[in-house]
Amino acid sequence: MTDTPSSPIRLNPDLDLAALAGAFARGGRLHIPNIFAAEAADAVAGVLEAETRWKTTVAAGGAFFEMPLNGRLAEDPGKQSWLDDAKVDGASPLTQYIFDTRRLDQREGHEEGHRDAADAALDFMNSEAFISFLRALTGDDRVDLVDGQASRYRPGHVLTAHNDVSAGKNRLYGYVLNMTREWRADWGGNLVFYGADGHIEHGWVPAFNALNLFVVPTRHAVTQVASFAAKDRLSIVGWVRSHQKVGPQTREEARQAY
Ligand SMILES: O=C(O)CCC(=O)C(=O)O
Ligand SMILES: [Fe+2]
Repeated sequence: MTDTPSSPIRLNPDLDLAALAGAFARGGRLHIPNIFAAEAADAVAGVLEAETRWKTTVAAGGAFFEMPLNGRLAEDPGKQSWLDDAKVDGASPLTQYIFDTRRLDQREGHEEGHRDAADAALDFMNSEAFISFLRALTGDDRVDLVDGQASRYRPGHVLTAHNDVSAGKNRLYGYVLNMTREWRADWGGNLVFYGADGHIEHGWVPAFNALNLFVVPTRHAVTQVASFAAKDRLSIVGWVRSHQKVGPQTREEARQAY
């Protein structure tokens, strides 16, 4: 844990932690509107809106690669066709995805001047204040750290059904901090939770400065962003993790469990 007194990021002081904890205990997942103070959310959104150093990550239709971008195109123009050809195989039962990511650098090993408000958000999520908030919210003392990256889903981007289990990562909860200022359900990019009967049990439309939190494992997906979406879906996304062992520790254990 780090202590970041000078961080531009802070929680919205008006959150009702007791009420939120009750709601999380009832459902195993929770959507918290206005998680950060307004100026903190603005700062993070501003960084993600202006970001040009995204990489497209692809695991779709048998293709697996990560492609550095310059804006919305391949940095190496000779490889643009890789992006243009990337397609989910709709008949495959495997988890597939196409979306853009940007790493978030945590304090250690990185010079202060090279870090921006998105990096600071991940730092803040590992601060004493936020880890205590998560422990109280979930009633789970195993919470020790938060990992994360920025994500950008453009029209056509998608993440098909999965349960977030990853051997040895000790993931307790998945989270998404949506950072697009306005979004419409019609634009897709909705975070949906699938029930055992194959129907959609619940879904959340990306909402600016809202934190979505859900227990691992939970089967969920990000629906494809529509071709006509007028904006990109910007988020910080990752997992709340423990130093203790949680869930499967080897690939073999994970295969047997799920
Ligand atoms: O972006 C989201 O809403 C969820 C992303 C997700 O489920 C994941 O990255 O594992
Ligand atoms: Fe996920």
